[in-house]
Amino acid sequence: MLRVSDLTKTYKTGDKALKGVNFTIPAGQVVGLIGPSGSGKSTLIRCINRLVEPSSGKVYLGDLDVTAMPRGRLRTARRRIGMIFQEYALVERLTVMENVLSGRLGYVPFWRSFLRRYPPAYVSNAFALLDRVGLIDHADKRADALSGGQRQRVGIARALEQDPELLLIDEPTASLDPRTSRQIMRLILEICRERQLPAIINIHDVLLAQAFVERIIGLRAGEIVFDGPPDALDTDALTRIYGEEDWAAMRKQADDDASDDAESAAQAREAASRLARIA
Ligand SMILES: Nc1ncnc2c1ncn2[C@@H]1O[C@H](COP(=O)(O)OP(=O)(O)OP(=O)(O)O)[C@@H](O)[C@H]1O
Repeated sequence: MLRVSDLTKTYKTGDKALKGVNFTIPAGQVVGLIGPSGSGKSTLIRCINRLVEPSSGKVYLGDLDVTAMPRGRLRTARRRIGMIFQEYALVERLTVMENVLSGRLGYVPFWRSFLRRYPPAYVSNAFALLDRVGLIDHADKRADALSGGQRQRVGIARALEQDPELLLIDEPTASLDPRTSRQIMRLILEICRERQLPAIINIHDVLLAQAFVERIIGLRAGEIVFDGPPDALDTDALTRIYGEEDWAAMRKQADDDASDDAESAAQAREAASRLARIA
């Protein structure tokens, strides 16, 4: 479980990026974090793993007070938090397997990681994860030989290899086509359910978020202005989050996506009709 309490962040420039943010995410729940550019989404995610130091407030991961950890012990806290990135952040010249095993860097002594010697239990776990994300036949391939969707699957397996208690996921589909985006979202949701992992997905695509996640948090100017199920995200809520927005363009995008992918057509059409109802 993740609990964020009265979190604020004011940068040295005076920008108030977070103004007292409160929420709790129970085990297994995936939250879509939406909001316009500059609303504080990245700052929130970075404050949770303390890549950015919060100005005040608390972050609890289970019983662990992440905000109270001395800087020297952050490595221990961070290995409990898996990160998945928009641009995958793989080491291109290493194999898929080596990339997945790098998820264990926080657990092994430096010499082992330098020599890339990992305990057999970590290796068998990595094989099981590659099987789970559908890449078992690609374990020996170099990362730079993979498609975008396959790379993101490696990123997911790497995050899981570190046996996290929380996933922080930053724009996981921004570099992918609509069909692959839906496959990746589906995979993330399934895995979080299976492992009872709480997760936050920073996501620009409102329709994609609505189609998959069970809860959406909307940020505007550093404050939570919406927190609820996707169906409650009506015109009022969207206006509160984004101000006036070009709903027609978003709806057209949803229609295009629906015709693009027969398998996911029903889901995308559902998203389009939901938008039509609120537009
Ligand atoms: N390193 C920094 N120094 C000063 N101000 C910053 C810094 N990083 C972010 N900000 C400011 O904090 C606010 C929130 O930025 P943040 O990047 O968290 O928003 P975001 O919602 O993630 O935006 P985007 O969707 O464009 O990535 C903005 O006003 C931004 O200019």
